[in-house]
Amino acid sequence: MKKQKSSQNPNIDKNLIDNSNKILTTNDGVPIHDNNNTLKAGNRGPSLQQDHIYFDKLMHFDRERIPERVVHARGSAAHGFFEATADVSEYTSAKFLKKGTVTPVFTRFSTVAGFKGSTDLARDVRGFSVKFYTEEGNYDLVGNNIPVFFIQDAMNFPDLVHAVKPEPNNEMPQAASAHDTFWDFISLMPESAHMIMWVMSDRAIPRSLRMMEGFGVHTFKFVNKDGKGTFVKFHWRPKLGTHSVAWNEAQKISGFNSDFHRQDLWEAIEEGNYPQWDLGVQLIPEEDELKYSFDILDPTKIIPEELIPLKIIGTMTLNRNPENFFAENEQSAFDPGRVVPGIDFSNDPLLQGRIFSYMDTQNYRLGGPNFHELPINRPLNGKHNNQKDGFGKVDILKGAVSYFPNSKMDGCPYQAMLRGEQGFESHKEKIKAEKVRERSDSFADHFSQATLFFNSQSPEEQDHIINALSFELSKVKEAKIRERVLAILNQIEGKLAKKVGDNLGLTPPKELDELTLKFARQNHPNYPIKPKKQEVKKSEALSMKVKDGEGTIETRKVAFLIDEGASKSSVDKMKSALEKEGASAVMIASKVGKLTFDDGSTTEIQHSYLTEASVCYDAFFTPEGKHVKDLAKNPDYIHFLNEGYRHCKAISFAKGAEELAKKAFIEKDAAVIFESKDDLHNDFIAAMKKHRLWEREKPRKVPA
Ligand code: HEM
Repeated sequence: MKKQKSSQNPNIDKNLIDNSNKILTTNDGVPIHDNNNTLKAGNRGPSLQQDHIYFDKLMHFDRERIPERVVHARGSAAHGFFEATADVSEYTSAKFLKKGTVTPVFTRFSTVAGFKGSTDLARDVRGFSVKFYTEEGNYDLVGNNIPVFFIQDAMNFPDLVHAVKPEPNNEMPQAASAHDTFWDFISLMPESAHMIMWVMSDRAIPRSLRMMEGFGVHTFKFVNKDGKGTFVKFHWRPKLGTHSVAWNEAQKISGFNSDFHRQDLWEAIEEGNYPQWDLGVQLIPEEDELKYSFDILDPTKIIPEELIPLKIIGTMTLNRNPENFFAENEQSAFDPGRVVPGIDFSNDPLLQGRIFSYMDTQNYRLGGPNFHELPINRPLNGKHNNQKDGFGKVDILKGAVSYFPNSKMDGCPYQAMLRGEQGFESHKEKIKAEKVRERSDSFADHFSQATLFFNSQSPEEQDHIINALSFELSKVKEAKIRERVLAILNQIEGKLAKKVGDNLGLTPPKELDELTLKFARQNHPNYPIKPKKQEVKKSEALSMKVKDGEGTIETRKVAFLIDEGASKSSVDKMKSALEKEGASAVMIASKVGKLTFDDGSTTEIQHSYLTEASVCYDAFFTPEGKHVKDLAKNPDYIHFLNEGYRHCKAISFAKGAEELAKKAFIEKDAAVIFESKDDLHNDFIAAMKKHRLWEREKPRKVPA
């Protein structure tokens, strides 16, 4: 990947402190002579109350933890920039979207349910938050890697989160939805059916944060300079494609390297492999608001791309790791309520609720109302208002005036309209309504798009959904909950419900459970309501299967499985073929330290079969050489390779190494490449481009 020009956030650079070659001081800057001993009455006596230097150190330590985010606690983030590449002035006046404009960004990816120290590979939604430091203030696009959500109204959010988090009596399980309270909630909320299909699909176990899509989820509004509104949905498309791991693999990665995603993002940026995403929009004219079989305000619905195609309007590049995890990642505050001129909210009732929650929680989490002044949150264009006080105030605002209107400071800071300038204006909208606590029946079709998603998956992807549901529901202890979920699955797709039912030893009920209906009827008294005819029955964009002729192996990691006496030229030829395509080779041998090749040259081995696991690699190559006979007797090598085969990865053997395939119970298929039969380098690269040969699971009947 070619290196990009960097556009940094000057607020970060301005606040960097470099301790090298500096004398150690207290927090007041007093130089410290001895940092090892507390002040005592005699060198074996009690410590003294007057030891201000010790108190200064301990008082800070005692207060080093702040509350973790109530959701999305575990996250990884990076700096970068966004470049607008299309003319969208017809739709929005947002200056950062003007073609050619480059805007610094800070992007944070996260899991939702797990605590801050939990595994990266949990089956979960991933957060995808981008803070654009625009010339008109900060704009936060706080999205997920799944385009729909579990619930339709913000009132249900605390309940959803309480249900999925570890159960409150014993705080188990960690970072997992496979437990009773989550599925109990889901079984009573048929509006979650569509989201459940996505969360049980491989989308919930990404291969890398760099290989997942992002979505704004809600419908927002673009507003142009004449005040005309256009509904808009946001999509981030990764340049590396959208890929996942297998569930069995995810569980093992959690054991071998629970920082797998975090490390992958960090290393890619350090190595100059800057991840990139295109920003796409779906634009819906205001007059089409009610045109579709679904309600565009309902966050449990997508707009199929067959109906409204994506228009690519820019590209984001992440090119700089944080300097300090706490100061940047932990203290960052993303908020969907932060919009800039040219962007506004729709009336999506989930979005409307979010507008309150983030600022509220950040006031608590970051210790008061001045968190906007932290370097990571500070707007680049400066902020000017009369808010001079509060915990942790950094800015020193001059003058006696802290009110508006004022005459003493010539009315400053002044309101844009008073000087004929343009500030943020909410989009004008006529509302004629009664004040009610109700839900529109246009939100009542809970299953059509769940069916659309399931039917748009490849057979292997469908199997993965069935296996995931079977896994999760097998962990549910209460039979009644399983049955209620099966009834919901039966409304989505009969085959799906039957297969999951078979795995649980249950026959899916035909109708929704009485309790499920009772709750649904609180929102829709005539539930179930006959859905409108769907415009689209199958959507290619919903499947992650790599299409023929597409795919890349850029930044993929290939394990070269070697030992003493491996052929140097066999290693070098494959390495250079892979590197030409942007992939990298990692040598793995029986032990770390010096290894000698057949030509007498040596290399330093960093990884052994004991310290590494196949699940952390994308593909495998065994070169030719004298090492083959040792590998044939090495159970760690055999296991390594067999596991890679089980996870449907590309595997290649140089001439003379073919016999090792048999030892590892590997049969020839489209992603098992033998130098003696195939075009070793090109066929191996072509197989890797497909990401996985999921079809391999079928004959082996392996639950993935
Ligand atoms: C009513 C519904 C929702 C409520 C009340 C809510 C509330 C919250 C809260 C309180 C946080 C913690 C923020 C912090 O401590 O800084 C959070 C984080 C987050 N939420 Fe939501 N959320 C809702 C729905 C959603 C939806 C639909 C999405 C995706 C479109 C989403 C994406 C995120 C992300 C990505 C974060 C992490 C932000 C970060 O990286 O710091 N949330 N949410």
